[in-house]
Amino acid sequence: MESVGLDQARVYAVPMRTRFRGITVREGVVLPGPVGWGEFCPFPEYDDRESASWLATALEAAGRGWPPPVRDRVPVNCTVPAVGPERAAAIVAASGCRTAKVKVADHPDSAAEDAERVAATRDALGPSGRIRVDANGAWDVDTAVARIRQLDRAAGGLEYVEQPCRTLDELAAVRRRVDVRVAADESIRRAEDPLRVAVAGAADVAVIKCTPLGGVRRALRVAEACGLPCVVSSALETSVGLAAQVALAAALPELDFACGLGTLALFDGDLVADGLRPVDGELRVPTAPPAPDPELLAAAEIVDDERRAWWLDRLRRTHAVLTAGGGPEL
Ligand SMILES: O=C(O)CCC(=O)c1ccccc1C(=O)O
Ligand SMILES: [Mg+2]
Repeated sequence: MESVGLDQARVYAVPMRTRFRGITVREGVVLPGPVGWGEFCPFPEYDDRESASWLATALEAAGRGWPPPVRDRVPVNCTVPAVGPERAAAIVAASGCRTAKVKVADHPDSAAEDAERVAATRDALGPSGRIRVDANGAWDVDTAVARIRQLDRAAGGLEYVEQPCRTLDELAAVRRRVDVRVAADESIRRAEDPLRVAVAGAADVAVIKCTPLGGVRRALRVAEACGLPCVVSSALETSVGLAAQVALAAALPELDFACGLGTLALFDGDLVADGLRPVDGELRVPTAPPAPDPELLAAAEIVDDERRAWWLDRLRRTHAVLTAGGGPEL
């Protein structure tokens, strides 16, 4: 791992097509190692300690590689940001996916807009498609119960609701009161110790992301510890980092749901020439980890000295946290 060249790190910025989770431009760092390239892209507000596991993921990709796949294709969902119904329908139709994940609860008065977005998604998908919604922990229990029932009707049936409330206790309470399955996302990836979250009583589905969890191997252990069916979902990586997530989805012993790995469609650009875009709702598992295309990387590279320095300093500090053992238990 130490042979991974932090000094060869390249800082990139890729614009998003639509604002997503407050992000309009996705930034991060890619770095080469003896095995391939890794991507370090913790969200800007995350501290060095939380970022340490994101760096571990990049170092695994660059210095060690991933466990072997058990499948060569991964079904994915398209992701519908908090957009109007026409945009939502267009995104679904263009994706070729049979499952759509719709962002809801973007702001406190979103109920009517959410229902319209979900209904438009159903129209575009047809009756056999699956719809899941993600509230990113925005609701209290009573609000969640009311909104889930309303959205379940608007969707003509929801596959599951992802992180309706913030805490595990709240998820458990919601789960007792609605018929829709509950999935845990932030409750796992932002837990103090993701290997020891008692998620089984609080959720029906576990959303697992190797990028914030410290790599494919650690995410596989978290998946096993959860004891629930898993969905692998992106943290908005370029194809360099997305490849690790696909490797995780490909290595999971069981995969019963479409994964949230169609997120390149949210980007206006990429670092890899033949990026990880789904065809007919499926991603092909790459046989070798993708390397950035020199021209695309050069075009995406951040030239602003201050911003570059901010990322490189963050990388150095986070590496210090990781090597000092002050980060998560890996
Ligand atoms: O799961 C998907 O379809 C896309 C990924 C996604 O929604 C996401 C991407 C970045 C940060 C958080 C989330 C989330 O699931 O909440
Ligand atoms: Mg989520």
